[in-house]
Amino acid sequence: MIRAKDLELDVRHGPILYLEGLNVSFDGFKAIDELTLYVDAGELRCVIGPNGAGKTTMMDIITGKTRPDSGTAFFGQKIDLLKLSEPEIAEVGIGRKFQKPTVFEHHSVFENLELAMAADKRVFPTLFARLSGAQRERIDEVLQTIGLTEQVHREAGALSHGQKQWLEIGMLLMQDPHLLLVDEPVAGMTHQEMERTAKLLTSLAGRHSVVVVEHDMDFVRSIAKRVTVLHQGSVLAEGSMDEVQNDPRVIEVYLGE
Ligand SMILES: Nc1ncnc2c1ncn2[C@@H]1O[C@H](COP(=O)(O)OP(=O)(O)OP(=O)(O)O)[C@@H](O)[C@H]1O
Repeated sequence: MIRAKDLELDVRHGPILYLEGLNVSFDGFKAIDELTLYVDAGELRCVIGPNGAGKTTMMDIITGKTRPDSGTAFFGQKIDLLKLSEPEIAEVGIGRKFQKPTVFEHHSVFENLELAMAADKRVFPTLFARLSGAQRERIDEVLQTIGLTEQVHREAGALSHGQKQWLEIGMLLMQDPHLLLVDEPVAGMTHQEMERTAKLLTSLAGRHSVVVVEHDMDFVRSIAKRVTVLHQGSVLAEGSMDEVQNDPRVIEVYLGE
């Protein structure tokens, strides 16, 4: 039997994510309606849309939490996400950051990253004593990426809201995911924290592919290259921030909110 972690990610044709003709109904209500969307390897994609547009449901399909009624979802050319369980999808390299940070409050920043490295959480107690040089280096590298090097020994519970969010992104990075799904990263952040989050997410693109769902339009504008607008479960518009903001259909949908 082939195990999920042995599945080969094939992005030679460009896209890392292929969602095609997806449909999801909840009690007769169409939350996702013939949704087709592609994300390129290394891309930073923003997904916006009014409340109820289907953004969360789309993320749930990618991570295996919700199964579509029809359609296909491929990770690279070869990995059929609809055939994998939620843990298997994480194993092939898709990480998801939910809106609310869930760090281990009573552990230090360092320990949080260390814990995130262990796929099997039951090995916690034995892990601390024997970190390899490479593992320490990886932790240092992630600390730098998320800008928490100086906080390394602080208890996670004592961090600011923004710092907790960055730590959680760091915890995802410890698994070195190919694709990162990030749900409303700047909700509740100060302006300064938002600016740092923008830098962090843009720095991740290239090595990782990143899909950001966000309501804050100023933030989206500050990071966006390509923006997808969802409406009633399908793609209403796609393009640069300027293109989608000037699209009459998009303006109508947002004014009608
Ligand atoms: N488990 C469920 N059962 C019934 N209806 C659901 C379920 N999950 C989502 N829906 C409905 O599907 C629609 C799409 O929801 P979804 O959460 O994907 O939208 P969204 O774009 O993420 O919205 P928001 O920006 O408010 O988070 C909504 O009308 C929602 O009420």
